[in-house]
Amino acid sequence: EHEDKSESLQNLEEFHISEEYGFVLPDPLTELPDYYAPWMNVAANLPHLIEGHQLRREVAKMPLLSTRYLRGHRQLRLARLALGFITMGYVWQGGGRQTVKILPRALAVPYCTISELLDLPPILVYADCVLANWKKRDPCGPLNAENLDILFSFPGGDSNKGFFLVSLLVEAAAAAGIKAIPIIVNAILHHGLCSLETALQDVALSICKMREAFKLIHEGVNPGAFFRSLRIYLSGWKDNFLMPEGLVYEGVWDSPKQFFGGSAAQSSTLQCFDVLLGIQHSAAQGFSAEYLGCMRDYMPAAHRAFIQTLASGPSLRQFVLATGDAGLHAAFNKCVSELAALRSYHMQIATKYITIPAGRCQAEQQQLGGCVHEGTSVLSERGTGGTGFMGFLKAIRDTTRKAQLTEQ
Ligand code: HEM
Ligand SMILES: N#Cc1ccc(NC(=O)NCc2cnc3scc(C#CC4CC4)n23)cc1
Repeated sequence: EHEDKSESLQNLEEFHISEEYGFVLPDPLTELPDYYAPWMNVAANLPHLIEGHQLRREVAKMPLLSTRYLRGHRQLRLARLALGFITMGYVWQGGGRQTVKILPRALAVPYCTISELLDLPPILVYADCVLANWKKRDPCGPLNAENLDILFSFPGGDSNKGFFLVSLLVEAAAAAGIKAIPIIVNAILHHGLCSLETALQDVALSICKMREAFKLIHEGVNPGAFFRSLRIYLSGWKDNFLMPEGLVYEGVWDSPKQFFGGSAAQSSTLQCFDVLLGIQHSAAQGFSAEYLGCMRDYMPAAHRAFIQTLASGPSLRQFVLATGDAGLHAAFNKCVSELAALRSYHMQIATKYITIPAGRCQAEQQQLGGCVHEGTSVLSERGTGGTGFMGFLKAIRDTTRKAQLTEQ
């Protein structure tokens, strides 16, 4: 059954994966039919409405629109993106102090209808605000920082653009590595050792380029803006003491529902490379292992399917070991070490953008009585089973390192 399963990997298009953009949604729509102007106007104006304490009033005025005039995948993705930003803004506009318990029906009903159609949870996910939240200034221009802009923002100024666009550029750099995966699977099935080694070198190079793109974060994102503002709006309502029951989706379900906050564990790219290289993150490191698994339910269905198909195929790791080929051995280990290096770099970023600002916040708490947003600990605990995000990131990085093939 490996044969037909892995054969099906040959056509990336059917998994909504693009040769050029990888898991990124190519050329997202930026406009919906005028009928949906109430959604688009509020979403486009979110920072201003939140800072002016007008968002709740604006949402209360919103008509309950029908989703029947949405046509095609890209209109559904754009509608979900707009409603997702409004929902997070609506819930967190008080910075977690006065949380709401009810999402009004004018938001909840269409948001849940569209989410059902896209098989995604009714909360903002990575596939919304990173993969579908972008446009080229010059449509014929390159995919680079100068020629890109985001569609929607939270409060936190240009750091929103920096955070979401750098993530997008890292995802785009991964495309060359993702493109090599069907070649790798084919080479294993047909014992093409030469093409396998070349494809593995392409994966290693792609991960190296992801780390290059990552460096743009320093000029694109301000630590204070990220920690005090943007981060709050990505939070969810599952295992969050600020919203112990979760959120009532008015007009959809009569009891409150809980959903995880946005996480990059929802990125298909790194989960894909982990599966390709046989890197399995387990509960052993103290964070909730099922968290990474759960996050697959927060990915587009086609991307989830790709990862599952890859996971059910032949093991690259076992194949390389079985050949005893030194060149393959080295090429495999280069992929692993590049992935570990990316995760180490990422930990440095998390230290600069979370640990350090959080420390300052604690210090302020002593002097000035109260950081801008309470509940930092819960937000930093998100999805990590209590070990905190740094423990989570370190565990993932260490497991990656251990995946090196040891000398025969
Ligand atoms: C200011 C910049 C960043 C900060 C503070 C940051 C912080 C974090 C934190 C706290 C986590 C733990 C899980 C979660 O809460 O989502 C995480 C996970 C993750 N982040 Fe970031 N991150 C940043 C930028 C990026 C960028 C640019 C990428 C590129 C795609 C990225 C990719 C990931 C991935 C893939 C994970 C899942 C864990 C893994 O597979 O290693 N992060 N990040
Ligand atoms: N204190 C604290 C504390 C602060 C932040 C976090 N986590 C966090 O921001 N996760 C998101 C994330 C991590 N890396 C990347 S790249 C692109 C995204 C994104 C996104 C949208 C939400 C889907 N992300 C945890 C704790």
